[in-house]
Amino acid sequence: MLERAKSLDAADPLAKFRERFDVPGGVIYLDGNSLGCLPRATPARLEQVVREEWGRDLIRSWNSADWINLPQRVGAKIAPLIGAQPHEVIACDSVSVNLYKLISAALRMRPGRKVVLSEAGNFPTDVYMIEGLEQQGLAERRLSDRGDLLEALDEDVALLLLTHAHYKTGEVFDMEAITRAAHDKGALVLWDLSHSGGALPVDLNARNADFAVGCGYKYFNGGPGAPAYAFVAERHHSDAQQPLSGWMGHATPFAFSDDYTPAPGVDRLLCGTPGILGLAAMEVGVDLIAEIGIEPLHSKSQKLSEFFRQCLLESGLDLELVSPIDPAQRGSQLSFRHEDAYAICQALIARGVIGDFRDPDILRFGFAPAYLRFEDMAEAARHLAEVLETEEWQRKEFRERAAVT
Ligand SMILES: Cc1ncc(COP(=O)(O)O)c(C=O)c1O
Ligand SMILES: Nc1c(O)cccc1C(=O)C[C@H](N)C(=O)O
Repeated sequence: MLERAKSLDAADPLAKFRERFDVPGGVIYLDGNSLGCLPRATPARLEQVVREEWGRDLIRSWNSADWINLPQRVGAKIAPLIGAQPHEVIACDSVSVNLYKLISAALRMRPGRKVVLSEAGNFPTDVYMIEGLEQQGLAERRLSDRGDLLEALDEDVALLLLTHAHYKTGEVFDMEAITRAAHDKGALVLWDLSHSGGALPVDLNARNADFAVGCGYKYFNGGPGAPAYAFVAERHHSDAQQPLSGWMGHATPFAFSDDYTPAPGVDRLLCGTPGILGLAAMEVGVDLIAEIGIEPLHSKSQKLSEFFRQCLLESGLDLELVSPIDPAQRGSQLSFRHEDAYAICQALIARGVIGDFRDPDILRFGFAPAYLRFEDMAEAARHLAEVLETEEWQRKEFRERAAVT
C-alpha cells in the first residue's frame, strides 16, 4: 500500500500545501478535527502584531491596523466557505458563548415557544448551553435520538440545534431537508459547523439556514482556543437580539451612552473587546483554507478516508466502523468502536500516530486534507494493525487516563 500511497501523493494537486504547515517530523497527525496544525505563516504574523502593532503602535492600532474591524474581516473571509454573505458572519468568542447568544436570540423570536430541540449525544457544550438556559427558566430542553428528531419537532419547538457533522461518528445531517422540516413547524434552526466548516462544502443560504456557529481551531487552523464564528441570515438581522449586551455590540460603542442600542447586523453579536492575537492567528488559517478551496479539500478528504479504510481492509483488520461507510454521508473523519479504544489510542500516540479517543469506546481519526498525505494513511493503518496484532495496547502505561483525552 505504501507504493500506491506514494503514487497517489505524486498525483495529488493539494500536495504542495503541506509545506505551508508546520507538521512536526515523526508524527502522523490525525487530530486536526480537534486542534488543527500550525500554519507556517502564523508565527511571523503574530510576531508582527505583538512587536509592531501592539509593542510599537500601541492603542493607535485599533485604527491604524484596523483591529476594530478584525472580527468582521475574519468573518467575511469565512463567509464564502460556508455559503454565507460577508456581512452575515462574525468571528468572536467561543462556540459555547455564541450558542448562548443565538439560542437566546431564537427564543426571543418565537414568543410562546420554549422548546429547544437537539440530538441526544450531540457535542456536550451544545446540550449544556440549552440546559443552562433551561435553569434560568428561559428554555425547555428536548433531546431526541437522531432517527426520531423529525417526530420530536412540533409547534412547541422554538429552535432546532444540531451539529452538521457529528463529532463522534462524523455522520452528516441533510441540512436542507431538516431545515425545511423545522421551518414547516415554525421553528428556527441553528447549525453547529464545528466539524464541517473548513473541510466540507456548507451552503447555509442555499439551505435557508437561520443561524450557525463553528470552531476556529479545528479545520480552520486558528490555534488553541481560537475565536469561533457565528452566522445570522440577513433576513433575521433586525430581529435577532442577543442577551450579552456588551459595549462592543453597541451601535456606537464610542458614544459611551448609558443605554444599549444593538449594532446593525451581525456586529451586535460582539460582546467585549475582541482578542486581537487570537483573531490575527485565525486570519492566517482562514486565508490558507480559502486559498486551497473547500471543493478540492473535500474531494481529497474523501479520498484520504477511503484510502485509509482500504489499507485497514488489506491488512485484514475487522474493526467496527461507526462512521457512515458512504464518504458522502460523513465528515472528514473515520471512527471505530473498540472496548479498548483508549489504550489503543495511547499505543498509537506512542508510535507517533495521533488520533483521539472519545469516551467510552470510540477511536477517532480526523483527516485534515490540507496537510495530510496518502502515505500517512498507509503508515497509520500499518501502525494500527501492528498495535492490534501485537496487543501492545495491553501495556499498563497505555491504560492510565490523562486529564484531557
Ligand atoms: C460540535 C462542537 N461544538 C462545539 C465545540 C466546542 O466549542 P468551544 O470550545 O469553542 O466552546 C466543539 C469542540 O470543541 C465541537 O466539537
Ligand atoms: N477544544 C478542545 C480542547 O480544548 C481540549 C481537547 C479537545 C478539544 C476539542 O476540540 C474536542 C473536539 N471538539 C471534539 O470533537 O471532540
